[in-house]
Amino acid sequence: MALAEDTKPISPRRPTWRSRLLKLAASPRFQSWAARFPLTRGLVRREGEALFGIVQGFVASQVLFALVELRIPHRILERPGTAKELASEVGLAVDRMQRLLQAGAGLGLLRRRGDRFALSTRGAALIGVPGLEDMIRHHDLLYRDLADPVAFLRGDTQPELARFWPYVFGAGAAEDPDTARRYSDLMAQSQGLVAQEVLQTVSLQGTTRLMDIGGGTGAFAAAALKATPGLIVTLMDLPQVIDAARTRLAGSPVLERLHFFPGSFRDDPLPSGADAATLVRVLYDHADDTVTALLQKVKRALPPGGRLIVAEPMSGGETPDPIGDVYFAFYCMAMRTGTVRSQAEIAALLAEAGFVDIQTPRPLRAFVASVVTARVPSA
Ligand SMILES: CC(C)=CCC/C(C)=C/CC/C(C)=C/C=C/C(C)=C/C=C/C=C(C)/C=C/C=C(C)/C=C/C=C(C)/C=C/CC(C)(C)O
Ligand SMILES: C[S@@+](CC[C@H](N)C(=O)[O-])C[C@H]1O[C@@H](n2cnc3c(N)ncnc32)[C@H](O)[C@@H]1O
Repeated sequence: MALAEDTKPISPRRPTWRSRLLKLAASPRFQSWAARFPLTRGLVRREGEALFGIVQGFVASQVLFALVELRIPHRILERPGTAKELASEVGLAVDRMQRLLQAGAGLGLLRRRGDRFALSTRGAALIGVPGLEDMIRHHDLLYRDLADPVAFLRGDTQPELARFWPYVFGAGAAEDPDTARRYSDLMAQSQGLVAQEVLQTVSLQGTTRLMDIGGGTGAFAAAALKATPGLIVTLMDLPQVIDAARTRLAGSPVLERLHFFPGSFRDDPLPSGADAATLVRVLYDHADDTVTALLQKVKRALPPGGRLIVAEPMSGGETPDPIGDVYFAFYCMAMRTGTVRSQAEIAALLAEAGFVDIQTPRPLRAFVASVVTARVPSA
């Protein structure tokens, strides 16, 4: 009886140099020899440390969580502290605080000088990244969702993260103003860094009117207006988010050149009259069919030659990387509707929607955002 295609025994392949090498690396006897042999022991140590880094990833991020939650970096920013001093400030046993501080130093976030702990430059940088501490704090949801990663991958769990960002399920889901405010605060704080990244990667010189679709509470719009004299921006987002944007930007000088356009890009027309559009951290929240419909709509709303800029954290594609393909890929999976795409995948969706002159500039800081730009064909 013929075997079905997927139950056929795998025919033994001729070993290649690569497969021989992998078998050696997987052999405990070879490992123990290579750890002693002078020409290979450095490599064995580096590989072991790299592997250990992955093994302990969760523990390291829980240490980071505790440091942030107890505001240790803020407490020692100006004056190094001892375990005893910090323990009494936050109500922890001294020996536990000592362990936490020692762990923070082990991670390179703190520096130990005798029995005092100071911030390292990296620890100080953590305080300065807008929204990062709140991002770290909301990871409790993500880690709960990933507690059983196999069940999660099988789709047998009900991830909680999706409820934190309710807007992705459609305009109706974000009607509760408290919920809308919660996510828009975190989104707005983290948008500053993304705005910087986009404006460093692409120039808006020559653009007269920009629509920022799904622009949140307007941090990117404000940064674009500051960087580009004469530019006018229309900020489009769900009505509740636009209300939050009006509140957040009240009194700002950029208001003179900023228009608000409440609506849903799924159901309502896009603003007219823009010669460029931005989609900053919007596409990765949505499935391909929503993205395709949105891109087609953007193309119809722009004039011939009009430009579209897409910016968000992306997959490394053919060169997988830990930021796009581990953190953001699993984050988006926990969100349920979204997916991280590579520059090439976004370029393909843009081409399918009829955009041309698609550019994929090399990202400056891929952990903040990568960019893809495209144009509507000239008439
Ligand atoms: C020698 C001495 C003492 C001093 C000289 C040293 C000196 C001056 C060094 C420079 C130090 C410096 C300025 C460092 C700067 C470091 C920076 C800017 C680091 C930035 C790090 C940014 C990070 C880690 C960003 C993380 C972002 C995250 C985790 C974002 C998550 C976003 C999510 C989950 C969004 C979700 C949205 C949704 C729902 C998917 O749509
Ligand atoms: C991840 S946030 C990005 C916000 C902002 N561009 C940023 O980078 O911080 C996605 C934004 O898309 C908006 N959005 C989601 N669905 C939408 C829809 N149907 N119409 C308009 N905006 C929508 C959300 O309200 C949210 O502000």
